[in-house]
Amino acid sequence: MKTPGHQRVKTARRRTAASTRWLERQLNDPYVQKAQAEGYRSRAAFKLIELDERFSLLKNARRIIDLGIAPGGWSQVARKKAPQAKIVGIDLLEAAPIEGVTIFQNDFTDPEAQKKLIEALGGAADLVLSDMAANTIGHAQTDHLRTMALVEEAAVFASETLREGGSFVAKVLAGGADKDLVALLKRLFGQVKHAKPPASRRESSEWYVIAQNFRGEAYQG
Ligand SMILES: C[S@@+](CC[C@H](N)C(=O)[O-])C[C@H]1O[C@@H](n2cnc3c(N)ncnc32)[C@H](O)[C@@H]1O
Repeated sequence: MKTPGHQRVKTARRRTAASTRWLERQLNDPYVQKAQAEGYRSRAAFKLIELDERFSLLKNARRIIDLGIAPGGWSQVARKKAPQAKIVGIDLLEAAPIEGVTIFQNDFTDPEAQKKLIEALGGAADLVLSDMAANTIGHAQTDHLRTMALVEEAAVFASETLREGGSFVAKVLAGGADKDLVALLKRLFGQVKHAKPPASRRESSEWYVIAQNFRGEAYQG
């Protein structure tokens, strides 16, 4: 059922049914409207705001890494809530500059790119964020496995980068391999919780893992 004020989008000759549906969803999504009103580049910003309200991630962070930074919503939130922090981010895609944030356009899985992130941060991280998802091909199990491989690499990187007591937050796609990730994180962190922030679309299989109180020992395989 359509709610009052719901905007319909007519199909146009050069638009596919899927892109018409996407446009209609964007136009009627309160988080998209809120992001525009508050100057955030993505509706994803509200996921971090909600996670931060629940898990108090940003307040005392001095060094933050943002994996999958583009278009930049999460780093905008981090700048606002932790103005004192040094923030370094990376994405395959270009992200427009954000004042006070160092941005690399590289593949995170490239070891050279990981070295650049660590050098630019200039010390152990308090918080490693990952909102990365691999490009989807439409086959749910393959998409799940590819994203989970990326998240596992982010978790290992976090264990090499965080200070003892630090935190790691990552987007996860539900499916068999998320159990392995949680088991890995429990070895590395004192607390591992999961959350589906209200801004995360109900129909999406994504959820977020929040690993806190890093034990201080890098993953050894
Ligand atoms: C959902 S978006 C991030 C949105 C962001 N948190 C925000 O608030 O604006 C996920 C990003 O992960 C990036 N990504 C996926 N694989 C990556 C990789 N191997 N290296 C770097 N970035 C990657 C994508 O290019 C995409 O921009």
